[in-house]
Amino acid sequence: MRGTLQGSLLDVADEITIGPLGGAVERNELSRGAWVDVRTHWVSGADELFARLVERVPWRAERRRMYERMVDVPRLLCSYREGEELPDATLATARERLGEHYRDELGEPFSSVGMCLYRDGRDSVAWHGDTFGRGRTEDTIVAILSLGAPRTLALRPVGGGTVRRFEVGHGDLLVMGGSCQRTWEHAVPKTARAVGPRISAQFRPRGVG
Ligand SMILES: O=C(O)CCC(=O)C(=O)O
Ligand SMILES: [Fe+2]
Repeated sequence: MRGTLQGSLLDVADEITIGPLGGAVERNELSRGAWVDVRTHWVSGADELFARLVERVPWRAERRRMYERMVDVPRLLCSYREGEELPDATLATARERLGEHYRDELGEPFSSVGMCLYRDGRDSVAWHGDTFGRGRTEDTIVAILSLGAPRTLALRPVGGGTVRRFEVGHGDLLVMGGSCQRTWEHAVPKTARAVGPRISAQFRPRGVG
C-alpha cells in the first residue's frame, strides 16, 4: 500500500534533473582577477526541489549585532557542514558535479552548503564578501544555485566602482571565482517589486565562509 502511494506521488512530481556544465557555462570576467560564471536553467524540475527544500530545511530566523544593536537578519538561514546529511539528494549531486567541473581551477572539492530563504522582496543580503576564512586571503570559488523568484545578485569592486547585476532565476547557477570574495563584494538587494520567495544554496570549499 505504502509503496503504491509513494509510487503514485512520484509520478505526479516533476523529475528533478541537473544539466551539464561543460560547454553550458558563460564566464564573465570582472576586474582584479575576479570572475562570475552563469549557467541558466541548470536544474530542471526546480519547482519540486524548491517545494522539498521549503519543507525539509529547518529554516532559522537569526538576530545579529550591528552597531551595538541586535537586528533581525533579513532572510531565513540554515547551513550544512561537510559530512552532514543534506535535505535533498539533488544538492549532493549538484555539489559533486560542481567539484568535477571546477576541479582544475579550484583544486579541492566543495564541502559546505549554506542555504538562504528570502521570503519576499524585503528580504536581502547586504554588501559583503565571503571572507570568514580563506576567502579573505586566497582565491576561491563559491557556487550558488537559485530557486524560486528571480532576484538580482549585484557585485561591485571593493572600494567602489561600477555595479554589475546578474538576474538569477529558478534553477540557475551563478559561480563567483578568482579573487571575487576579496576584491569584489556581492549583495541581493531588497526590491519594492512584488516577488515571491527565493531559496539560494551556496556551495563552498572547506574553510571558506
Ligand atoms: O542568496 C544569494 O544568492 C547570496 C547569498 C550570499 O551571498 C551569502 O550567503 O553569503
Ligand atoms: Fe555571500
